[in-house]
Amino acid sequence: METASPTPLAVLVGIQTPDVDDIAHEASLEELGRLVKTLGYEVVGSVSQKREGTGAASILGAGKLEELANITGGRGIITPIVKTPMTKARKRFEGAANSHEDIEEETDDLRRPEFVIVDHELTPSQIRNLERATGAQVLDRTGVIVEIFHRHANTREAKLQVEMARLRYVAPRLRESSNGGGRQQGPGAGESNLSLDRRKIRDRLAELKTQLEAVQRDSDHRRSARKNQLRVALVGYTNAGKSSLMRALTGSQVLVQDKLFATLDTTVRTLQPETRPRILISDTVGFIKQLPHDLVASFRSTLSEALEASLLLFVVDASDPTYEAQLEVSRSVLHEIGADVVPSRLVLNKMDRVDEARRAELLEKHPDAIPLSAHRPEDVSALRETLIAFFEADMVEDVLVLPYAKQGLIGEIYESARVLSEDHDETGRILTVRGLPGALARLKRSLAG
Ligand SMILES: Nc1nc2c(ncn2[C@@H]2O[C@H](COP(=O)(O)OP(=O)(O)OP(=O)(O)O)[C@@H](O)[C@H]2O)c(=O)[nH]1
Ligand SMILES: [Mg+2]
Repeated sequence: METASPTPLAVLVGIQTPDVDDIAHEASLEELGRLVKTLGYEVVGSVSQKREGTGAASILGAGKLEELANITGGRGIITPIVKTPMTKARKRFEGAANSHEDIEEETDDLRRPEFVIVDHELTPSQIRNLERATGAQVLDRTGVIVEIFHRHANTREAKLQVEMARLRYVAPRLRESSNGGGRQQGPGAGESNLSLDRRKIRDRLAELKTQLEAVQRDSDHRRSARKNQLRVALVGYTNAGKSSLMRALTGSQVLVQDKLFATLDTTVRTLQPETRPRILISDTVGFIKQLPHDLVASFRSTLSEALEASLLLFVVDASDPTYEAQLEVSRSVLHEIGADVVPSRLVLNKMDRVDEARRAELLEKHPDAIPLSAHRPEDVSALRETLIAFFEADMVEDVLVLPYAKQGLIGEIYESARVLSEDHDETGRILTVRGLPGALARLKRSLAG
């Protein structure tokens, strides 16, 4: 496997289509570089080309292909499939060390990049063509993202979802090269994948689906227990600072890293200092440009936390020159999963990195946004007040009667409403409370039932 070499080396490939300007193109390649780094590879260079589209059988033109092959040590031409010699890296990668084919001799002191990583989704045949010309293992953006999710998923639910997305990504690529008996795709693909044919993949997917449904019934149960609670979800592009805000607002130790996709699972914590009723904050998985569709679907359930929130805090890194494109991506993913109906507020994060002129410009463009820095405690307390005010505006006052026989419900009352005053008569405790209408209605039902 690739762990045999110290750090795998990779070259990036970007195609700039006419609809993409220079800044966006560079930002996209830079982002790909960070993704590749998250995967544990070292980026040693990149090759860019302006082309009309990304649909050609060879993603790069002949000249650029040669330039790339010069870096990777390939021949620069798309050789016929049967003649493809396997590099050592690919041998290792495909776990086919006992193959009878000749291994092309590689000089290990001159380390060539073992991976070519393309900033677009490629068809299986584009991948094969590029592999033949470069002698390197080719991954596309989708493959990289799926692989990151695969390596970093923590909870059982996330693991199941990612394995499903990964099998769906691998399946068509296996099919097209199956005359060799099915081969492994994607770095670190589990050994068991090597021999999986499509039927086995289908069976495995069905099995995963059943397991996932069981896990999801559990989490649905936990979620419904949180119904009518005051819920805020932090959503937005990867690396925008959602987990940093989560930490600052809740005092929890969620993972914060200058890394794409540091968070893959939803975490729910209580806003601190605690309010009455308490406000719950969820930290969620970040979005990214060209998030593979299967992953969007897979993460619908992880993100259903967000769907059930009363308020979405839409976090953006305001110091990023491409923040608007990131905002757009986040909006469209939320739309895709149906979360665009939830009320939301834009949070312009990392304002500590923005100068005065830029700040004024941003505020003019987004007059309703909340500008802040997750690193400034005073900004975080102001955000806390904003959240409290948001819920307070919808709260109403009411009177609840708690019969002496139902004293056990007092905890529930304190959890979902604020008790303003308390009296008692022969029937029980009489509480004047303030809370959201839905929560009060539910409490009344429990008290009556
Ligand atoms: N200067 C500055 N850096 C920040 C701020 N907020 C977050 N960061 C940094 O941005 C990086 C990413 O922060 P995270 O909180 O992990 O971002 P995230 O949105 O949770 O990212 P993912 O989990 O990958 O989706 C970290 O290095 C943080 O320290 C801020 O307000 N100012
Ligand atoms: Mg995070």
